[in-house]
Amino acid sequence: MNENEAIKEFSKLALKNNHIPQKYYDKYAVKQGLRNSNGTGVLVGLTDIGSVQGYSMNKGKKIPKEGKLYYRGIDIEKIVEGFQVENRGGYEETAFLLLFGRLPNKRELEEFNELLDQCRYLPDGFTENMILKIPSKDIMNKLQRSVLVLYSHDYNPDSITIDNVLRQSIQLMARFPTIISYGYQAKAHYFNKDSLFIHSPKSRIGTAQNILHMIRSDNKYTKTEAEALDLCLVIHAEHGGGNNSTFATHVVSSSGTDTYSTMAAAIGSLKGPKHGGANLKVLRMIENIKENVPNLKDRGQLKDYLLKILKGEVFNKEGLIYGMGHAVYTISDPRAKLLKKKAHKLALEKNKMEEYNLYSSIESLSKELFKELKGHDFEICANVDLYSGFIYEMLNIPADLYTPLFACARIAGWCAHRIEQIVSDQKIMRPAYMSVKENSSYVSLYDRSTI
Ligand SMILES: CC(=O)SCCNC(=O)CCNC(=O)[C@H](O)C(C)(C)COP(=O)(O)OP(=O)(O)OC[C@H]1O[C@@H](n2cnc3c(N)ncnc32)[C@H](O)[C@@H]1OP(=O)(O)O
Ligand SMILES: O=C([O-])CC(=O)C(=O)O
Repeated sequence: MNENEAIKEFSKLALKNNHIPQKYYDKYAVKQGLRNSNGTGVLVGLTDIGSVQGYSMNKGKKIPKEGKLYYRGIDIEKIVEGFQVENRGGYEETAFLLLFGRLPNKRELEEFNELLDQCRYLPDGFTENMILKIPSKDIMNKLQRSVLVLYSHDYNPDSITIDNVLRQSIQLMARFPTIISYGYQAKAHYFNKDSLFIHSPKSRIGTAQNILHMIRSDNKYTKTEAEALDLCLVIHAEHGGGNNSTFATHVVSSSGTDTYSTMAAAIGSLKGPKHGGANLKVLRMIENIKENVPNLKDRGQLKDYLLKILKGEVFNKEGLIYGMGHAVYTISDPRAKLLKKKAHKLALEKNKMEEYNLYSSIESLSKELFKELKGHDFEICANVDLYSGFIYEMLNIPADLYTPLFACARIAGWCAHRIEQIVSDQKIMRPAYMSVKENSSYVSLYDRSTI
């Protein structure tokens, strides 16, 4: 047998012998997806960092409500309004708030910004040896591997004292934008044959501005573009302890391991298409819809196609409408509302209203379809990933960077949760898996059946 044939054969065996029938999950009341039978999440921790509110409870039943998100007790909508009114960016103060538990005063914010600026550079030789010599087609993969290599450049990688973890956290927060920007340049050059340029990070401009500065050949960006990207970073920075990548951060941190291993695990989780990777899937889904729906303004045609997506007949045949649905939010995701507003503003400026209307129709038609399929009480909403990619597209940011940008923002939340876990809860996470396999005897190699 050649390699392919062998893998095909062994796959059949793997498929056959790894199937646990649903009846066992029901019999032992397993909380699949760590979800209670009423759809709420199983309570596994406490946090002061982020609060995600999507329903209220009445007699054990979920009652849908408009979504709310709080960072350290402050409504995200108020945070956004606060820095927008003052006509400045908000990502750095948001990261400060998440890490340290309160908003910074002017001096503290300046010091924090200076610290980030000092840490944006990569270690000597890192860009050449780690990024350019071994480029990756996937920038999340590049980011993950770079984080693991940074362990080797750290003079004290394993200590989990808070000052050490904080130093590592701030360094990583500052370096993520540099890594993804250079990782993208390497990909564009070695795989797409584009010209190669590496721009050094710049001080006193901010995180969003640095990203635009490093990914554009002419370093140029407008204030509107920087504001839009900064808003995306603020909105993606944190989402409670239960989202998949932050929960991974908690699980891995609880073993006492180092910051680099933990962040690499979180990046791996975020890359998944049901989590942060959904922003890229939304783009692919929109491309597919554009190719297959003759008249995009015809709501009937669009709805029919969305139904086919849900039935798993078209697109990637997985049956998911990406950018829709959420484990907590029901009627609305406050972040999607903020991003939709920003997308509308940009679309008007950039003459992209037809495309904006397509996204908006997908949102409203999906809601209609889910009600028709699952009952009038079923509430589903656009999540943060529906409009984010569209905003990036209008900023001319390449699709390769959509999910890495999410990581650049969410690292603030991950680090805050890691510190909270280390300070407040030192118990190693170790839930139970019940074996449903009957015991059997070891059979000598010579006595085993050959079929
Ligand atoms: C940053 C983020 O992570 S935001 C989420 C990004 N992910 C996506 O956009 C991918 C598409 N969405 C989804 O896959 C889901 O909505 C998730 C993974 C986000 C949440 O899933 P769940 O927690 O299982 O949602 P929930 O329990 O409310 O789902 C109820 C039902 O609706 C289905 N459903 C939910 N969203 C979708 C969707 N977008 N497309 C098709 N079916 C969906 C679920 O499969 C489930 O069906 P079932 O009752 O037959 O099992
Ligand atoms: O909370 C979740 O499950 C997913 C999510 O929206 C996020 O992490 O931003």
